[in-house]
Amino acid sequence: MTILVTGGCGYIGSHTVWALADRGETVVVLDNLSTGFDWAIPPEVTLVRGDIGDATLLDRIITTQGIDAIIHFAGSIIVPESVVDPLAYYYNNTVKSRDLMAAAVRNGVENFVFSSTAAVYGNPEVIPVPEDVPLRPVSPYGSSKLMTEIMLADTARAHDFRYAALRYFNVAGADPKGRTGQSTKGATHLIKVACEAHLGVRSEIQVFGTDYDTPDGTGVRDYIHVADLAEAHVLALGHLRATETSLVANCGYGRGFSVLEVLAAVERVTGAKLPVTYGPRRLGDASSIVARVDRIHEKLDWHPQWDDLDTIVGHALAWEKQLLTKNVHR
Ligand SMILES: NC(=O)c1ccc[n+]([C@@H]2O[C@H](COP(=O)([O-])OP(=O)(O)OC[C@H]3O[C@@H](n4cnc5c(N)ncnc54)[C@H](O)[C@@H]3O)[C@@H](O)[C@H]2O)c1
Ligand SMILES: O=c1ccn([C@@H]2O[C@H](COP(=O)(O)OP(=O)(O)O[C@H]3O[C@H](CO)[C@H](O)[C@H](O)[C@H]3O)[C@@H](O)[C@H]2O)c(=O)[nH]1
Repeated sequence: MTILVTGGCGYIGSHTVWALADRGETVVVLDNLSTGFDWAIPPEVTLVRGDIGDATLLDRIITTQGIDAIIHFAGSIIVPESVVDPLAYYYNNTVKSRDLMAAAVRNGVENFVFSSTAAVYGNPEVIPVPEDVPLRPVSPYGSSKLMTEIMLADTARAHDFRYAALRYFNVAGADPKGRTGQSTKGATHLIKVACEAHLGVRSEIQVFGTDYDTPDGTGVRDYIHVADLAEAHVLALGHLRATETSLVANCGYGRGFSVLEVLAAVERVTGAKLPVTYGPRRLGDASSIVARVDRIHEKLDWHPQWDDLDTIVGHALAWEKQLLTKNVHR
């Protein structure tokens, strides 16, 4: 049984590929390296450089490699970019996910794990937000992922096909063993940007909006360590194989931190003041999103190992220092 991991050279994908390899699973990665890195995965894992929209390539990989499951990370991930260029997001995230699902159905691949997002909730009325509230994304990015979830549910009703849609909240940190991390150039994620600002890779970090309806006026998010998230994928795949039932689950810790609390954690971990400026709200940003997490604990028996903001920041910072010496963005 071989697992096809799309987007496996990216941030979350590479952590999951390492987690699968650590358990002796056989993995093939399909990645077009638009934002990923070939060195981010274990050397023994097969990498096919190509696009998830390439039906001929997909048929060839699935039939020649004996694929029984697909974990689908490939996609475009920047919320404000999706506001500016929505059709690019619907193409890469929605249309091409449909192509990948069609290849799965055509070739009898019955297990499909999908990277969904808390962005499907928009500005939820209930916090922590459970999975079964009405979904009202506020960005094309969130809509592109919701549309994929809808396609997955319909496909599972029509075919021998089951899926896990994992709705990630804010993913951060890096492999505790230092084998991979978030390497994207020009990343927009708060903890990575703050670490870059600390190391002088950026001149400053700007707080986007101080007038939100939150305790300190800045956006609140549920930050989850990427290694715990990778483990959730391993468990979700086990769930699909063992129970043959689909699952939609939030992936977070069930508690929120504001932007200012995150910046304070970075200052605590580094022992240095950050160069902080304050600016307007960013396009497409929600005020507050925190996960309700009963379901993932109950269905997957998930036991997070790294639920601590300072640990997340520490691992992110250690990786950022490695990136400086690797000089990957030359
Ligand atoms: N990072 C987060 O906080 C977060 C939160 C929620 C959901 N997600 C979702 O998780 C998934 C992975 O995100 P990430 O942070 O690892 O991003 P990333 O940009 O590091 O990884 C995406 C990977 O997909 C590849 N890719 C993109 N389009 C492709 C295509 N058409 N064909 C083949 N490969 C393609 C890229 O080269 C890259 O390796 C995405 O689907 C994203 O929407 C991420
Ligand atoms: O330089 C920065 C970067 C971020 N922020 C703030 O920090 C919070 C977190 O922002 P991130 O960019 O780190 O993450 P988002 O919450 O915007 O989005 C992330 O989580 C979403 C789900 O909620 C999506 O899945 C998306 O892919 C993923 O990037 C937000 O309040 C944002 O306004 C800043 O103030 N300054």
